[in-house]
Amino acid sequence: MEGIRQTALGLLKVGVAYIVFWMLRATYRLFFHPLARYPGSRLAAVSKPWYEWYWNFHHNGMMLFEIERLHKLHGPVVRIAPNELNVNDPEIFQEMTKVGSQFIKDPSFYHVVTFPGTSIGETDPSRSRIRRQVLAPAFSPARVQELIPMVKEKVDRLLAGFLESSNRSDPIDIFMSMKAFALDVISEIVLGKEFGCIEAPGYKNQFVEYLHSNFDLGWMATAFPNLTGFSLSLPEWLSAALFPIPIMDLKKKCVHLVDDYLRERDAPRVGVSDVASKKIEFNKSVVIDTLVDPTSAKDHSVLNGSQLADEIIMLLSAGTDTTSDVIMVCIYQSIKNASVHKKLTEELAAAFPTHADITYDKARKLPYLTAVIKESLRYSNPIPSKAPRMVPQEGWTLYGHKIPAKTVINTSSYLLNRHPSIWGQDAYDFHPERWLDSNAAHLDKYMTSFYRGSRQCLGKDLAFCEMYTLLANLFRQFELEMYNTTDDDMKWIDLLVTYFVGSKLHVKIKKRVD
Ligand code: HEM
Repeated sequence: MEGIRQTALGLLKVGVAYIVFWMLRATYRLFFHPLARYPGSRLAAVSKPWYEWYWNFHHNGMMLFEIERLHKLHGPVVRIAPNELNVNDPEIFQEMTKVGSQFIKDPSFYHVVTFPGTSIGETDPSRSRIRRQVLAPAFSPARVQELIPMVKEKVDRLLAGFLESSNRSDPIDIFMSMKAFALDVISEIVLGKEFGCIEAPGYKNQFVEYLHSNFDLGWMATAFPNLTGFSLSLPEWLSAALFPIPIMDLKKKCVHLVDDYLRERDAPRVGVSDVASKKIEFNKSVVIDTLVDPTSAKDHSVLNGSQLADEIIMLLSAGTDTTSDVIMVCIYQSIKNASVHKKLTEELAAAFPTHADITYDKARKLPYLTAVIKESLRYSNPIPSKAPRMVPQEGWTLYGHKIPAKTVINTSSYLLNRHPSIWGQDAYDFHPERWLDSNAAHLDKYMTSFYRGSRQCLGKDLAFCEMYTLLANLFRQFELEMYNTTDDDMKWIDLLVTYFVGSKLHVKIKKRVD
């Protein structure tokens, strides 16, 4: 009995000590912290987990819109966590991403929402430089030129499937079909083998499910980083047993696929007849080839199976929903706006007298299609809310005030892509013509959808190749009509990526006569 009493008393003391500590820390953060001068919610100033929990769990992905409201109220700087500011100023964004900028990715964010050490997750600038150098040959403009036939072949198969649906008078699920297209492209590039989503029933297979299931966990990871840190610190088998999240199954599959790829690549080929009889399972993967080549960059060390799988999952994630969601928003907005639809189809018909004439290289030179694609990127910004960077060691000055080293500065591509100083009063409208204005040359510099600087998107050229090839062929070959889709069906919330919560876009199509 005495033992129980002592234990209860001990626990009580710990509880009281924790409450006192919490209150003292809250007082410091509210009144004495170097960021205490900045406006924002008091909850944000006191506790990052509970502020994020409140807006992203309780209010389901709404923190970005709350921050938008706070910026309207308070101006370009808002405190969104004890040690984090959100800055909404296009010129400050230029400063943070200019050549030689010493801002680095915030490890407390990237180490919990990505696999650390990968192209996206690496926060150390010199290690990131090496990884980008290793991967550059897989995503360079020259490599994308070589990938054009592969992308076109997948577009042709996707559109052949559309035609079959149209012959049956079935509507087409653009959301799922574009995901299938983007995932088949990126899986072929990174693994040398496509996942076969384009021909899967309803464009759904296990791989699409794996990637999608990951989104729901994004905010949990950032709001409660200790839990994520704990799971990552465990041996992989224990972590998988305690936290059975689907991404771990995808990781196992990727480890096997990489092994199979390397075995097939390195298998001795003795004679011509052997080569002929051997079934080739994999195409070339420049990604794996360079990652396992110790000479692919100075100071690059070859990855083990688990690290390779981590990198592959990051590339699959980075290259799927981003591209597919921009394409979906582009199709929706282009059909919804009759004059955009008309100009686009007229330009394509004039440029490509028959659909056999359509090529990526010709399509990317079309001014109106280019304006529509850029506007879709601006308007949809698939990674809308978070790109947190840390103030360098020597500190930083923001509007004349000193900001200490290691303060986190976040910028939101959704907000910057709508900033009135750059995009004007119609920033919230879909208006491709803005890219054709005589004074539009500076706009590219301010578009933040791919981020900027040394950590800008590595897959930008590939994404453009996919978008131009798909959209030019779709709008040139088919008449498109919205099917039971309104703005409500296209609503999204912010789960670190734009997460569409409605029924999404469905269309009916009819083949055009050449
Ligand atoms: C329209 C499509 C795409 C958009 C809008 C987009 C957007 C972005 C953004 C905003 C970032 C910076 C993220 C951050 O700093 O937190 C990023 C990074 C990255 N993206 Fe993309 N992306 C797209 C397509 C792709 C594709 C197709 C790939 C191919 C694998 C890809 C690979 C990457 C990689 C590897 C990074 C990390 C670069 C680094 O941190 O150094 N992305 N992307």
